Amino acid sequence: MIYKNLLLTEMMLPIIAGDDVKKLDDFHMQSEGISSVQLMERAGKSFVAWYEDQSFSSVIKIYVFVGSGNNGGDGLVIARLLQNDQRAIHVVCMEPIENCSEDFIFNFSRLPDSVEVVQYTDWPKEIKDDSVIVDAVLGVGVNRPLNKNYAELISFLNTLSAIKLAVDLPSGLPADHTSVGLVFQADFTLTFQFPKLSLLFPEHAEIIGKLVVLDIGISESSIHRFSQNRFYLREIDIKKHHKYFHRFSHKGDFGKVLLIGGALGKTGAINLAGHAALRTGSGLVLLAPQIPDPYKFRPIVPELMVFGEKGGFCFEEFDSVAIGPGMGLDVNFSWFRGLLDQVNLPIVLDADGINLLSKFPELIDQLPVNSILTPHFKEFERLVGKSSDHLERIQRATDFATKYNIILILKGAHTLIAMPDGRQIFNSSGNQYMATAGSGDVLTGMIASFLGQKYSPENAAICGVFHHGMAGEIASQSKYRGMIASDIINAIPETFVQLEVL
Ligand SMILES: NC(=O)C1=CN([C@@H]2O[C@H](COP(=O)(O)OP(=O)(O)OC[C@H]3O[C@@H](n4cnc5c(N)ncnc54)[C@H](OP(=O)(O)O)[C@@H]3O)[C@@H](O)[C@H]2O)[C@@H](O)CC1
Ligand SMILES: Nc1ncnc2c1ncn2[C@@H]1O[C@H](COP(=O)(O)OP(=O)(O)O)[C@@H](O)[C@H]1O
Ligand SMILES: [K+]
Repeated sequence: MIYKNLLLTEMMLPIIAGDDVKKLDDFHMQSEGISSVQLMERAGKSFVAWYEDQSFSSVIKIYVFVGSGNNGGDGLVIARLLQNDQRAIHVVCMEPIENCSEDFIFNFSRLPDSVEVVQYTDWPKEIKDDSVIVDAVLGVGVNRPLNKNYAELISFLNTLSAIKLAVDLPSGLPADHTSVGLVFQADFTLTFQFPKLSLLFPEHAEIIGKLVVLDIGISESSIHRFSQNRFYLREIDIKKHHKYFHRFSHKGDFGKVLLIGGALGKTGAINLAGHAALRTGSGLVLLAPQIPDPYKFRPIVPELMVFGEKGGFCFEEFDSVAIGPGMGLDVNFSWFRGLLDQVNLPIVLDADGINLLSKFPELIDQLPVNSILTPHFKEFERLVGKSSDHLERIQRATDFATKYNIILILKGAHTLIAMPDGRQIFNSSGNQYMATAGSGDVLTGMIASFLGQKYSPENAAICGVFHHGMAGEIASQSKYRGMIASDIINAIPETFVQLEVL
């Protein structure tokens, strides 16, 4: 498939299918002239470099469980590199050595005598809580349900309170789809080079723990050869999606934004969106609360203006329009259709704006091309129906975006940006503390702000989603679970500072 904006996403890290990882390794080794054991050594080294930086690196008992393939081989490199006089390293092999991969056998021969090695069948099954467990049993090569020994081991490890680290993937987890069986439950998953798709699925939240992507030196140009339509959005991608303003820029260049929503009892939603738009850089922000007397409405900050004129909106006056935060569903069909009829620029549609589309699906076709919809899972379900799992959900998001030529932002951990040309971009920023009332309204305001600053809809979506997650991370550093949506807004300026987008 040819992507319209390939040059920009070319720079983003692709998410490769599990089956292609071997081909990628082979290609990379050939083009760089390195061997598979060298690549395995790099994988082990990157793991150990990360490990030595952790607070638990002083733990003296480490158990490394190794399967018969190259994931097990990685585990052997890790065991060798972790070995020192202060630590007792135990390796537990799931299979007889002669049944294991070539690179496994090579690394097995390199284990120092000080590392204790036992077969699973001879293992006393004793692990104290103050130990570290390294799971190098199965990685992307898992190809069938776990047999008895593997299932028994993983069930046992899952009962322990020791610190649990998964190498590349928690054992038993398929790389590209939802798990249906038993999987190792990690506290940290250290995955090589790029996140495997299944590591981004909410179904696996309890399995993955904290996700860390370790660079093992495979060049991005090699990875791009195997890329399909999935990408992982990281901090290094963001700068080039921004535009910059010169010394003579005036308020108009920064855009005039209109936010329609805020029914009685929910005016906070447009307040939050409006404040977020200002903090994202908008020149002027007008709120159009859907209440009987808009001029009685008090914006949260004096910089926000209120649109209360009777007789409808004059959309030509605005550089961007967002509809939905706190709007309620108590609006009539012809009013809503009238809104969509009149706007002739891409809009942002959120919350009740989306719920109204679910109520009046005949209006979906009227969305201006490249409009941006930002549903959370429930709103998305109302729009397209129930999905059996996240894999199906992201496919439906893509189908919807391509069918209607819009950008669909499916919100949650690792928010998906589904582009109209079929690309799926998964966000890396953000954390669980963002799951707080109004945090979606903040995102709406940010995206509307970038649109108003004349960013392309694609860039507005990418920058909005990433900065929003990053602001959440910054604010939560001091607030944790006490973070509220306004804290996210207050952290927006700092995201520009940290990304050097000034
Ligand atoms: N660029 C990268 O990402 C790099 C990747 N590297 C690493 O390589 C890993 C992939 O290695 P891999 O291909 O050897 O597969 P892996 O996961 O070890 O498992 C295959 C073995 O398990 C077996 N097996 C399968 N299912 C089973 C089951 N249910 N129960 C029991 N056994 C089962 C299967 O048996 P078979 O089907 O052959 O009978 C085979 O022996 C990857 O995850 C990463 O850690 C790095 O070293 C370098 C760079
Ligand atoms: N665990 C999480 N990790 C990252 N981002 C999250 C997480 N939980 C929620 N978010 C983000 O917070 C926002 C919540 O939006 P939404 O559900 O619409 O909230 P509200 O309706 O209260 O405004 C989304 O942008 C979502 O991506
Ligand atoms: K593993």
